[in-house]
Amino acid sequence: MSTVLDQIIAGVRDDLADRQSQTPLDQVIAQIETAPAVRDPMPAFRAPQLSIICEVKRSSPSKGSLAEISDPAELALAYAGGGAAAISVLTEQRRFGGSLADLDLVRWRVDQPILRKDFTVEPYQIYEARAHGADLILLIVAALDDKQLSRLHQLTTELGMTALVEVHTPEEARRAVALGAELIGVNNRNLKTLDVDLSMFERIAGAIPDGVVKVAESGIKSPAHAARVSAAGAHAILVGEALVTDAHPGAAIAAMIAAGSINSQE
Ligand SMILES: O=C(O)c1ccccc1NCC(=O)[C@H](O)[C@H](O)COP(=O)(O)O
Repeated sequence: MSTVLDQIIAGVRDDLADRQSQTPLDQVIAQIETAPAVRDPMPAFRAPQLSIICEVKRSSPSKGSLAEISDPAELALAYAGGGAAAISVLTEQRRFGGSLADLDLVRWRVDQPILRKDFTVEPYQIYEARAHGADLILLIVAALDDKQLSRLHQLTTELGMTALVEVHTPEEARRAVALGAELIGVNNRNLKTLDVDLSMFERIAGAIPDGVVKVAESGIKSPAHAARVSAAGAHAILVGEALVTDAHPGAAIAAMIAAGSINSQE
């Protein structure tokens, strides 16, 4: 039986085929020449305080419509004002309501490193991300075999970008570490059931060695949640729903950073 992740990826592949037929790979590669320089997110993620990657997310398979977000750049500027270390822009269209146009709008107005948040299955998407000014891309270990993972990770590095390598189990964490990933995200959302459980990060973080930057992803809704995953070893958190549904996202970000940084200030 196909999982939600399988269904999302089937749609991603269809949309990808459309874009590839409209813009051949050599044209995308040529566009990289004029793209903004790559920003390195790692120094901010390695700073003593908890970092936040703030997500532009209109809708999701688990919750449906979350927020209209008529101007993604305005939202991203509010995130930056609150202290976001990086901005995540969902570019998947069918289930998340995102697009590469959102990425362009955010890139033009915001200086923070940008994560192109999509379901990466082909090198074309990584070239495309760089051509649109992204600094990070997402590689979901559950969606890729080791050969694909290695090829996509290597290409990301060759283009000067950073891969956020996402895991859901200790075995996937082992594969991400074997790949040499510097930035590993533990997604608290089970991509088969869509259930969210913050103890996922607590259980898997110990399988990721010191020196790797650990990101707790999904289901973080409050300063108390930020403090909880920080205490379990998170250097950064990835937050979407709680921010797009908050009337004052900048204040919400500042409160999460403060709560998650208490240990680092001692
Ligand atoms: O958000 C979903 O429902 C979802 C379903 C299936 C695959 C991925 C999904 N989300 C992608 C993400 O990783 C989240 O958008 C991100 O971690 C932020 O999560 P949240 O703060 O819970 O919005």
